[in-house]
Amino acid sequence: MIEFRDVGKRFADGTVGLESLTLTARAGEITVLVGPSGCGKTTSLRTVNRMVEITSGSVHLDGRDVAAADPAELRRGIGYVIQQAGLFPHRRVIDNVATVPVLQGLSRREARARAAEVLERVGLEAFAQRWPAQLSGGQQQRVGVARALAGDAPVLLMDEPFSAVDPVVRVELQDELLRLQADLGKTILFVTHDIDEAIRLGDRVAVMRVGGRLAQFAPPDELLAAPVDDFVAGFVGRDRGYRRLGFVPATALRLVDLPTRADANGSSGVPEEWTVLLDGAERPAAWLGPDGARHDLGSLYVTDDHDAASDGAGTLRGALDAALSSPAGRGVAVDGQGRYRGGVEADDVLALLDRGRETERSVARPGDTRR
Ligand SMILES: Nc1ncnc2c1ncn2[C@@H]1O[C@H](COP(=O)(O)OP(=O)(O)OP(=O)(O)O)[C@@H](O)[C@H]1O
Repeated sequence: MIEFRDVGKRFADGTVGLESLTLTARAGEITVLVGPSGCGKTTSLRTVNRMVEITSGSVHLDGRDVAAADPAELRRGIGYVIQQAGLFPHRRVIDNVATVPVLQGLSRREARARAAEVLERVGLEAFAQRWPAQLSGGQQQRVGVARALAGDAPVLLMDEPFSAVDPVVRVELQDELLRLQADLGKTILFVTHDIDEAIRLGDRVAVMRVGGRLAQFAPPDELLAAPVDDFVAGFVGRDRGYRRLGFVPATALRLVDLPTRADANGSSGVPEEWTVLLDGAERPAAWLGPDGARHDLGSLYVTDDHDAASDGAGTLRGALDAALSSPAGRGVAVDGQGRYRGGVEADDVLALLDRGRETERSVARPGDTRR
């Protein structure tokens, strides 16, 4: 757990980097700091490993004031990933990754074994013997993340680690981080200026404003549903209502029965209604339209894929997207193994949303002006 208690930082030239920042990054969670350029994100991050010394307040790591720790020892317990990966150009990938365990006291041999393990985990074992210059930007970033993970540090500071790569690779890196984090459960403090990245990765998101002040600290769902003021509302963006659907589980959504047919018999007659063709394992293969032609299924709504919440599966967003992207006007629902479960209708999703709004209104406390 990382606690900022009333932390202030005034630089030598008088610039205020942080003004009484108070927030707690919980153990085992990803806490994201997001905000416009110059709002103090990097400064906050660096107070944790004392690359920046604060001028008021205190920072605590698992209850210990970092000011009382030896900086070198403190940093050995904290992984640090920066934008340009920060790899040593004259060391092969495997030795780059082995650096941290060596610093932590493992023999070179043990450290290399550990590095090989981590490279395998992030799918980079084939690159172990390459030099950093022989990797793409995205691969270098992955090595940077692997290097941070190779240490046993339970705490990871990540400063815009994915901002130098193209949007497609960036989403891949985000997925990879979420997958690794599901296994590792580290305490991660992550800095970005990209609100979409913040919402995708953060268990909790701190929106900061220039002057090093905290505007709002909340789980992504709450940030989208109830921004505290115009600054936060503007920052989280215009389509926040739609994006929030990605955080609402579709547990109460009713599935409808759709006409189905074995794919093997697909060509035996033109159906009256849109019909789902199923393969031998009960998995949807295509729509058969009333025109007698096969059509693409559109995106599928996965009913019980709990790991995929960030992709909207199992959420109202996943359900609505399936309904809207289907040529049949109704979406196809499958289980985690891809087997046919039923159909989803956009109207049902919208009705659920209406019901949700009514419940929220009835539980909103008098005087609570945020909703
Ligand atoms: N060493 C320094 N001396 C003086 N001012 C500094 C120093 N380091 C940072 N600052 C100032 O402190 C403020 C916060 O900087 P910081 O780098 O934390 O912002 P940031 O939110 O990470 O910005 P960005 O998204 O642009 O990286 C800025 O106004 C910056 O100019």
